[in-house]
Parts: sequence; C-alpha cells; structure tokens
Amino acid sequence: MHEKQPAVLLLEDGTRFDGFACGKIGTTTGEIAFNTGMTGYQEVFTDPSYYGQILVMTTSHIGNYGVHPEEVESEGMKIAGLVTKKFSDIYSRTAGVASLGDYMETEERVGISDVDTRALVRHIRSKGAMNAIISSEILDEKELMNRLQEVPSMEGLELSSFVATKESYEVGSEESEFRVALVDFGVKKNIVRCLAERGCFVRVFPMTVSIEELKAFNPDGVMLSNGPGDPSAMPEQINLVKEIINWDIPVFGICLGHQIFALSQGLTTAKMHNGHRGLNHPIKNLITGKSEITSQNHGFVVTHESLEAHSAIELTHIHLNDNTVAGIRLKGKPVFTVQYHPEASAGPHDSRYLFDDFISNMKTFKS
Ligand SMILES: NC(=O)CC[C@H](N)C(=O)O
Repeated sequence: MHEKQPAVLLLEDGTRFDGFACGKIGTTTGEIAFNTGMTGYQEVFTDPSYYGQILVMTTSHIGNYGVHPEEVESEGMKIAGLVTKKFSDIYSRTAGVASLGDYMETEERVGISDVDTRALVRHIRSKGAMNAIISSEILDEKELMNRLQEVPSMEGLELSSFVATKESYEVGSEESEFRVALVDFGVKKNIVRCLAERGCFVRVFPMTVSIEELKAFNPDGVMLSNGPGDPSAMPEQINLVKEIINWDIPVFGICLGHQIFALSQGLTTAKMHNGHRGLNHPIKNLITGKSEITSQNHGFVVTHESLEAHSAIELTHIHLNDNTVAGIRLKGKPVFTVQYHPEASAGPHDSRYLFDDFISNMKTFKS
C-alpha cells in the first residue's frame, strides 16, 4: 500500500475533480465514459473496445476482489484510465492473485479515486461525451488543459489497429464441426470461447485480411468482432465486409462488427450523446417479442433514419431505454448483427441464443 498521492481529473469543459492517485503515477488522456456494471471490472478493463477511454465505474467500490489471470478479455488492460469513488488497495477473495492497484501498475494504467462519481456521471450525462485528463504528476490546471486540447475527438478516430491481432491464429480443434473465420477489430476472448464451446474451429484474422485469404480458409461462417473507435473511420474494413456480404455466407457481427456491416450496406452511424455501458441494458427482440437483459459497451450507433430508407435490411432488436437500433438482419440472408454483447463477459447470458442462431445458419449453409 502506498501513501495517498493527490490526483486531478479535468474535463474538456473545465470541470475539475480532485482525488487521489491509484495505479501508476502519471498522466493519461482519453474520452470519458461511464460503466454502470456492479461486477466484472477486470473483464471490462481488459475489453479492447474500451481502448482510448477513461472509464468511470459507477459502482462505489472497485478493487475489492482483486484480479485473476483468467478473468481477462484480452492480454492486459485496455482502458486509458480509471475513475472511482472508493478504490480498494486490499482484496478479499481466495482465488485473487494480486490487487487491482498492483495490476494497474504492471499494466501502466493511471487512475484517480475518491471522486464524487455520482456528481461526475450526472455531469457527463447532461453535457455528453467529452475528453478528459487524469494526472498525479501535473496538478496545474492550465498545463492540464493545454495537454487536453491536443487530444483528438473520438469522432473520426480509428483505434482497432492498436488492439487487433496483426497475425492470424487458431482456436479449437480442426476436427470441429464448423469452421469460422473471425475478422478481428479488437475481439473479446469470450466471443471466441462462445464459438469454440459450440463446436467451432476459429481462425482469427487481422482486419487487413483480403477476401481471397478468407475464402481460402473455406469457412462455414464469418464472425465480425467488436472493437474500439469510430466505425466510419474504417473504409477498408467497410469495403471488406461488403465483399463478405456479396459472398453469401452466414455472417454474425457484434458491436463494431455490427456497425461496420451497417456501413457496408449504405446505412449510417452516429456518435451518441452518451454511450451504453453496463450489464443491465434492456433489449427487445422484435422477431420473437421477447426481452433480454444485455451487456453493452458502445458510443456509436446505427441510425434509424438510414435504416428506414433501406429496403433490404430489417430491424430485429431495439434498446428499450431509448429506442436505439440494437440489432439488424439482411432480409432473406443468413446475415445478422447486434449492437450489444451476447458473449457478455461479464454480464447476463440472456442473449447467448444468438450464437446458436449463427450455428444453425452455418448448419443450413453447409447442407
Ligand atoms: N464494443 C464495441 O465494439 C464498441 C464499438 C464502437 N467502438 C462504439 O463505441 O460504438
């Protein structure tokens, strides 16, 4: 345990919060976002879709169950920084191997604790997403603001290339019933696990893969992964997905994969006032009429206006809090995508059936 060191959180609009340093002593910048999940902080912090974001956890105690090597969604922490109310230096869980503070230091992540996170979240909820800086080495507001002004806006930022694989790799056995080509934009490990558990041999391809390389693998289906950043800043990947759709193979897309699919078909995406990040987001499946409680993490969304004007794409799921587009499919084709996280790690398993739907599409396609 360390002596508490002062730290500052400064938002782009000049709002300042004082607290204490947690994790590495240093400075970090990014877009500020909040997650309302009450558990699963290690999975969240290692989710590649959070790359470039300073994350506020609304649950008031973070760190109290330490960290565990298996509870990661990628190799290492991906959030740009952490904001909490109470940061626990000690942890109580027999399976824990280290404290969150030690893990953040090893992973070189800067955080700030003892912030009034309720006031902070109310502020960003009304003002909308904006950039922020956390520092435990610079406390001078002018200097912090100068640094903050150099941080690019999330809108227009391509971030997948910082977190997605550069080399292909395989998961599962080649003897498996289905072969899935996964295009990696920043994949969460649990997506691959959910496929492997259902009898899939998965080859994870870098996002620079060509359509010929994908075809050469002879897959039964293509999975488009989640990932960070603005989907509209990825013209090559949008083009690749257009080619995948023309190939007429089963496709399943999650989050960024869903947004890139939408853009490839001429729909548009927009930046949300505030994203959806948490474990209890209500979704309605418009095909079955059933609701599901879902895990979410996104700051962009497919627009209703573009969808209404498109005759080949059908709305399949809506978000019940704000009616935003949560799932779509290509009419008459085995192609569907969702804005939320059926692999939900952490989170409820209500939406796991989407993996089964993908499997059943591949079964039909094979025969
Ligand atoms: N989880 C994701 O794939 C996020 C997608 C995209 N980066 C967004 O914020 O909307």
